[in-house]
Amino acid sequence: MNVGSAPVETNVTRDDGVEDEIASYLDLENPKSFFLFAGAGSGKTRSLVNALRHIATKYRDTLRLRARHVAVITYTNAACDEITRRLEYDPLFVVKTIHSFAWSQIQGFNSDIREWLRTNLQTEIADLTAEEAKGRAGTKASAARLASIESKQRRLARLDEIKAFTYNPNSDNRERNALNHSEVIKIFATFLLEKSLMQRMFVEKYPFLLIDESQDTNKTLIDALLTVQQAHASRFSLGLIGDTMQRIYLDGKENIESALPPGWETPEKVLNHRCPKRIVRLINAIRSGADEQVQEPRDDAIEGWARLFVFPVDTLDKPAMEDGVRAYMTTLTDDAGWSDRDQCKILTLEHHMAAKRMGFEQLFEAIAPIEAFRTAFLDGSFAPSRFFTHSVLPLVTATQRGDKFLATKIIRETSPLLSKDKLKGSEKPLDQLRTAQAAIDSLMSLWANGEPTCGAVLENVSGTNLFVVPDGLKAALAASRAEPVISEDDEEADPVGENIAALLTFLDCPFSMIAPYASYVAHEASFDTHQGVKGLEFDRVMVLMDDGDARGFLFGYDKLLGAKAPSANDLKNAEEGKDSSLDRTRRLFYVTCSRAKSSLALVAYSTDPDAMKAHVTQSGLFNEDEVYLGLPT
Ligand SMILES: Nc1ncnc2c1ncn2[C@@H]1O[C@H](COP(=O)(O)OP(=O)(O)OP(=O)(O)O)[C@@H](O)[C@H]1O
Repeated sequence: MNVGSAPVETNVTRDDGVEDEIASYLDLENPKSFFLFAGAGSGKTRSLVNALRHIATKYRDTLRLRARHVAVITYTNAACDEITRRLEYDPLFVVKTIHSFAWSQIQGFNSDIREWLRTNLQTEIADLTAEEAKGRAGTKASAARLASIESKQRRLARLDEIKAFTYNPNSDNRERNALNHSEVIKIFATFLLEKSLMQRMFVEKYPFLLIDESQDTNKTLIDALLTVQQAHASRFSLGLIGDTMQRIYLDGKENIESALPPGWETPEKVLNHRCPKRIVRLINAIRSGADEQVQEPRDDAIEGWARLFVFPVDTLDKPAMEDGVRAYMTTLTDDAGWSDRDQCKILTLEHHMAAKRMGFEQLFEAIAPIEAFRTAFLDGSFAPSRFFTHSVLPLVTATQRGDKFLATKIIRETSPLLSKDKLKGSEKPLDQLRTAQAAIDSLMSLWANGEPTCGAVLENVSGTNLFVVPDGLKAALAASRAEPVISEDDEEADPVGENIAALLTFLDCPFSMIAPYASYVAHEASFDTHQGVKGLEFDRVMVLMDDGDARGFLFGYDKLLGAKAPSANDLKNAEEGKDSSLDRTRRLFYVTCSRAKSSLALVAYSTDPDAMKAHVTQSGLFNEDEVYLGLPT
């Protein structure tokens, strides 16, 4: 028995005080804004929910009396649902994703939105007109510009007819009066910055605003909110919850922690409640390349496993190697879950490998390198690819399967040929149905000669008006149609911009690449990336890293894990404090490794396995006996 001996010390309650600290900032009389420093698995969601419960307990009546609310911005609909559920659907809280929150704030300000759009469209048209004047007539670039100018002018000309603007955060917003996703954020940020009345109304309505995953929240909006906070510091508390090491989207604010205005509080959580001790040591070592934050595992955590398997980059049957790794992990950890692929979470650090293995590499290579397109393309919201994944593909799949009922439903819901206005205005609705059927038949006839390209599909759909073609694709279509009547010199002197060039390459891809791309971005594939597993946790995690597949684009495991020396450019970026491919890879590596609750197997295909092993052991990421060159027998 233990009678008389000192109580066993444990660290598991070590961060409990942080919740009290946060509660003390959420004071209506003397509000403070804060940035919570907390790494992976530190229980940020729990802290957020506890903070909100504190507000409800202390201020519910006071807030309700003046119809005030507490706002929470989360990253995904799933996170919204989870937080709302944990708060028992309490109407005091307005929990929304960033787009739906922004829209809820600007909805109804129709004349202000109209003027914003007018100015914006006029500026865009003026810029394109100036480019056209400098460029050469008759080129593909010129055709794309003229098509863009035309669609923007059409939108501008119709602005005054629009009585009420609409927006749906979960759809494609193809109606004439609809705003698109990025407009909603920009308009909200501009209104917050330029309309002092809106600022005052905002802080009156929401004295507390907490943002989850703040590291990935659109930087224009974060900057606008920081300005609002500074202007109303005595009446408004802004709480940023997130982890800078887990910033994975390029439109998140870089170094948010060093841009905090004066007077901000910076509470800190140290414990990792999710990962075993071995994995906490590994993610601390990974993180040490970026900042000073160090986590502690829970005293009662298991030791767990982290192993690195390195294969040559030109290994022929990579999936077979990975099966071998799982078999080895089954024995090592005595955990049969490893032998069932579906019970392991297999993650790639980047998308290129998944694109290659799933068969949409050409599509990926066309669009993903373009910074302006990348984020939306990878989360599936990019209008040109969504046109194919959400309009054309479901119809083609249903028709190929012979599912007439579904095909008709899709057309009724989405085709302009059967829109309510069209049907109302038609004397013979049956004719409209025939026209729609003829358009479907025409589209499906493309498959008579083998798999069509995306461009052929687009050309067909645009000709029959079966679906509304997004503006970006209209410009690319115009460029692809431009006859080569003018000289090569002109094309060289006035080449298409990188955006149109990328879309033209996209249109050259076979349409068969759309289905695997669609399933990848919907996270239905067995592969997933850091983006799909944000905030989640799994018992067994396998991370695949292959620079041969990544083509060095944006990534560099070989550099991160030491098989290759950093380039002169990397060193220059580091010196200037700029975000480099090394920094990005490190963050993705951190996010993926920190998902593991029990064991972690890293699989790297390297140009120099020996150098990689030497580096990871010398740098303290792994012990000698945790790294295997080839499959251990
Ligand atoms: N105080 C706590 N005591 C015990 N378990 C906790 C505590 N806080 C969080 N957890 C558990 O730890 C795990 C990680 O929590 P959570 O997912 O909220 O972390 P997080 O900070 O959002 O992580 P990440 O940023 O890595 O997604 C969850 O399983 C959660 O239930």
